[in-house]
Amino acid sequence: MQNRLTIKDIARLSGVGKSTVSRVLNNESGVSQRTRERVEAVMNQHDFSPSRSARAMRGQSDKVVAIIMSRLDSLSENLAVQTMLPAFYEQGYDPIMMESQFSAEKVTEHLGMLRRRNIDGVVLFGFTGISDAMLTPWRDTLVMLARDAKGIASVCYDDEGAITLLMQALFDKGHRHISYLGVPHSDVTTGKRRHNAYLTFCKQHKLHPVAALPGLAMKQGYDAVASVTHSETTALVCATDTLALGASKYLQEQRNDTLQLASVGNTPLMKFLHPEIVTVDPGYGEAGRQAAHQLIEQINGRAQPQQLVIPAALT
Ligand SMILES: O=P(O)(O)OC[C@H]1O[C@H](O[C@H]2O[C@H](CO)[C@@H](O)[C@H](O)[C@H]2O)[C@H](O)[C@@H](O)[C@@H]1O
Repeated sequence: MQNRLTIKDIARLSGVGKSTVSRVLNNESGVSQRTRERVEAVMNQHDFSPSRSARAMRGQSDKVVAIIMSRLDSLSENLAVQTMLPAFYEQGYDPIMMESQFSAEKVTEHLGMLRRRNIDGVVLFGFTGISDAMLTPWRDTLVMLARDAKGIASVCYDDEGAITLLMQALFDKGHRHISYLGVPHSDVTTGKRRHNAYLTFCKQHKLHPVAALPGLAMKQGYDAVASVTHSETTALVCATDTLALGASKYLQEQRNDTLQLASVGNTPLMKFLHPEIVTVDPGYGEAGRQAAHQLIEQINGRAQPQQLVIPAALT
């Protein structure tokens, strides 16, 4: 049944114009929710997706992949995207960028639209809340970054390893009062796994843990430093570079230049502004390269889904 109908047919059956159908297909604004649902229902009913040849005739690429970031302004995700793009271009794929804002509903909407547009494949920056059911239909043509899921290709970071490397480096330098600034456990990777690795290290080395888990935002790092630093604290481990940037601003304002900061990220911004901060590189660039490679191989039937973990490295 697929592709027998044209956009004109869908427009006629939905009682709208061709441009409205096109807006629905492209997820553009200017269409009421009711109309959008009616057009989508007709498309679903007829298993409609615009044909690749139609796209090619309109001068659009016949090889298209989507990259669904969680936040377009994320330093870490941008580092991964920066290595992904050349890999796709080299193989003739046109990438389109989308954003989820950590909303599972948004991901569902995006995936639905991408399915209707007959897209070749998807790189999805995963997060807590993405269910297996959402991903199963994409088993062959989706690679998830930063999270894994059963049967789905993924490229993850070594969250525990990254924190352990930082803690060991600080411990070896003689620090015995190391506090921690992180992310709530509702975020399983950056939150729970990194914090648990901190707690485990403290337990194994008989250190007293002092931690706050404010969130991912720079301002949250800035606001939380006071609650985890005391007169005896000599070092502060931050779960992300962004938190460390917030913390460093606070420490600068307090004229505190003795506390040793450490963070997971090794982003160019951090290295430029604060070369003195001890960082661990989780391998964002490598993850982007591997994700693009894996997706291209799967699209072309040369690889099965596999789950990769990029090792972290002290810089
Ligand atoms: O401040 P950022 O540069 O954005 O880095 C913070 C962390 O971002 C990433 O984790 C977050 O997004 C992931 C999807 O990309 C999601 O799975 C995770 O739950 C979020 O915490 C990145 O994976 C981390 O390494 C960064 O530290």
